[in-house]
Amino acid sequence: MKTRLREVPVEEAVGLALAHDLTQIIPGQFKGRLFRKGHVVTEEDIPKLLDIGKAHIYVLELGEGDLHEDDAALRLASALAGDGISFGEPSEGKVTLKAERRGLAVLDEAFVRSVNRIGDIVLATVRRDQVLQPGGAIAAVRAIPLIVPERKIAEAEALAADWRARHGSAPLAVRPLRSVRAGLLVTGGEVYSGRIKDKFGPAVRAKLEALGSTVAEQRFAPDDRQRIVTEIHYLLGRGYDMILVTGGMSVDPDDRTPGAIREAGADIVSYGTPMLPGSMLLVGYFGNVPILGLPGCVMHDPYTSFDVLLPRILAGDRITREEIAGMGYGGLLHG
Ligand SMILES: Nc1nc2c(c(=O)[nH]1)N[C@H]1C(S)=C(S)[C@@H](COP(=O)(O)OP(=O)(O)OC[C@H]3O[C@@H](n4cnc5c(N)ncnc54)[C@H](O)[C@@H]3O)O[C@H]1N2
Ligand code: MOO
Repeated sequence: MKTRLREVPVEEAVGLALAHDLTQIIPGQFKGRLFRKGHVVTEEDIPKLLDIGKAHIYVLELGEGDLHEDDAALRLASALAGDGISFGEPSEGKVTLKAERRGLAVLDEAFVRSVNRIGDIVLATVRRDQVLQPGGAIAAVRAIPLIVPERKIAEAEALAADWRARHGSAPLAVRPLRSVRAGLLVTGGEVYSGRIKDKFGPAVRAKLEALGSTVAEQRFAPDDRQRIVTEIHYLLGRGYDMILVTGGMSVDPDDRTPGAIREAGADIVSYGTPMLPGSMLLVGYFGNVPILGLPGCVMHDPYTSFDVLLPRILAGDRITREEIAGMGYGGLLHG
């Protein structure tokens, strides 16, 4: 049987089932489903349908080889979703894939492009390595026409199966974040002496806690290289998973932090990150323990190079020089 789609004037539609969800949009107030697919039209529905601009409805008999938009979207979602992702019912032809846990978005730009080349179906995603909170959307899939040739979904499923065969995992997933205990060293004579109140400590603490980690201990040092080195060694000795040193990261004579981190014996991956704010950030390692030098902007700006790199470290990635070099493209968050 071939698919049959019949247009019926709404005045004659009482008793017929809607072939798809119907959307209402009232700017500033509402956007969503007014009628659900399968809803049987009643006399009272007629003015509501006319209000949203529907003078006709479709009556659909689906033929072989064709899929309804909702089923197409559901099949696509199942083909794509991997670890840490769940999805619910389709709504208005769309299925949203959501993170089940806090983590990083795993996806590949070329793969997303290949799915979107097929046509009639769309896959929109967040960017790779974006932080997702539980329930946050990683992707949405939608059929564009009401009726989608099944072969298009089969093509997308084949791409997903090929991806799984080559990578051993689904094309979309959420990587969990480790919960680390960080040692924090706040530098700056003006803070150490009590001239001004420490604002860096609370800011860094809040950023870690938002990702499920903690500042286990906070220390203070004046702008003295040797004192900073001593405090870094103290925090290393305490066995923390990560060392964070704040302030003194730029070019003034009192900016001792980069030199102290080097002198403490860290392998410096890079000092200088091609991202603004956060260009004066330093990344290094003591063995497997990352050490980051955090410039002043991390304290007052909610999104800096630190906020890009921290989740990567928590996901277990080792940051390389090459990766830092890659941050410049799109890295001008604000000048
Ligand atoms: N001539 C240049 N000027 C600046 C450069 C540069 O390359 N050349 N870099 C700029 C960038 S980018 C940043 S970011 C800032 C800050 O860098 P620092 O990490 O050296 O920050 P500080 O000088 O230590 O402090 C700046 C500012 O913030 C206050 N502060 C620092 N720590 C705390 C704290 N724990 N609690 C409260 N307030 C704190 C400090 O008193 C200063 O007012 O440099 C740009 N300039
Ligand atoms: O380390 Mo600074 O912005 O680049 O604000």
